[in-house]
Amino acid sequence: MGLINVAIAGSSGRMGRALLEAVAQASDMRLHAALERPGSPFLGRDAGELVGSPNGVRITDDLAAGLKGAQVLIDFTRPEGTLEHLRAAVSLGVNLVIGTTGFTEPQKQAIADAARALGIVMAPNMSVGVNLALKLLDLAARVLNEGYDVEIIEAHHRHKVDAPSGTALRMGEVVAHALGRDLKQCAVYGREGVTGERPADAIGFATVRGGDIVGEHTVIFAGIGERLEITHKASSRATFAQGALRAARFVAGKKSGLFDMQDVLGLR
Ligand SMILES: NC(=O)C1=CN([C@@H]2O[C@H](COP(=O)(O)OP(=O)(O)OC[C@H]3O[C@@H](n4cnc5c(N)ncnc54)[C@H](OP(=O)(O)O)[C@@H]3O)[C@@H](O)[C@H]2O)C=CC1
Ligand SMILES: O=C(O)C1=N[C@H](C(=O)O)C[C@H](O)C1
Repeated sequence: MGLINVAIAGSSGRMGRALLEAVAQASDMRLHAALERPGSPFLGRDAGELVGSPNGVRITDDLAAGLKGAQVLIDFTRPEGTLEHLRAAVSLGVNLVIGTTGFTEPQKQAIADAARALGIVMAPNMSVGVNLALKLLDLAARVLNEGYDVEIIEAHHRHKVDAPSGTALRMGEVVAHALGRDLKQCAVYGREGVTGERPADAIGFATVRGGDIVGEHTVIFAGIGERLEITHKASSRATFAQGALRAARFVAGKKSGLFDMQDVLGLR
C-alpha cells in the first residue's frame, strides 16, 4: 500500500503541531496539506518549521486546493471550523478524523449525516488509556450499580474553551448507559449555595482549569465504607496525536460510516 496522504486542519494549534510531528515520524504517511483559517498569521509559512523541520508544505486557507488529493483530513479545531471542513470533505470525498470537542446535538447530527457519504472517526479522546478506561468504567458501573455516587472530575490547561471536557462527558455517557440512566436527566454540572442533599441517581461533574495541564480525568464511585477511583492522566499531546494517526489508518480505505476509537482499537 502507498503512503496515506494526510491533511491537517488547525495546523498551528496545540494539537495541530503535535500532529505535524507525528505525521513527520510516520513512515506510512505523507503530509499533503496544512490548513489554517483565513487571517491566521501562519498562512504561507512552511508547516514543518512550526515543529523544527521544514517540509515544503505551505500553510493555506484554501480548503479546496488543500483537500484535493488528500485521503484523510485530521481536524482538531473548533466545532464551527470542523463543520466547515466537513462540508468541503463531503464535496471532495476526503475521509475525516475528528478530535474537536464541544459540539451541539445538531452539529453532531450533521456529522452523522455526512458519514453516510464519508468514512469518519470521531472521538473526544484519542488516547489508548482513556479508551481502555471507558471499558473499565462500563464494568465498574455495572458492578457498583447501587449505593455508589458517581462524580467526574476533569482538569485541563488554562486555554481550553469548552467544559466539561468531551472526555468527561463521554465518561458520563458510558456510566449512565451502564446504569440505565439518561445523562441528560441526571447530570449535575457544578454546585453552589444550599444545594440540598445529593440525589442518588445524579452524575456530578467538576471542572478545573489551570496552567499547562494536558488532560486529567477521574471518575469516583463513592459508596459507604469504600470508594473506587478510575483516573487517567495525559502528560503529552503525542498520545492524542498517535491515536489520531491510528484512526487515520483505520478510516483511510473506508467508503462510509461513523466510527470512534473503540472501533479503531478493537474495543467494541
Ligand atoms: N480528541 C482528542 O484526543 C483531543 C481533542 N482535543 C480537542 O481538539 C480541539 C483543539 O484543541 P487545541 O489544539 O488545544 O486548540 P488550539 O486552540 O491550540 O488549536 C485550534 C486550532 O484550530 C484553529 N481554528 C479555530 N477556529 C477555527 C475555525 N473556525 N476554522 C478553522 N480553524 C480554526 C485555530 O486557529 P487560531 O489559532 O487562528 O484560532 C488553531 O490553529 C479542542 O476542541 C480540544 O478539546 C484536544 C486534544 C485531544
Ligand atoms: O482541550 C484539550 O486539551 C483536550 N480536550 C479533549 C476533551 O475535551 O476531552 C481531550 C483531552 O483531554 C485534551
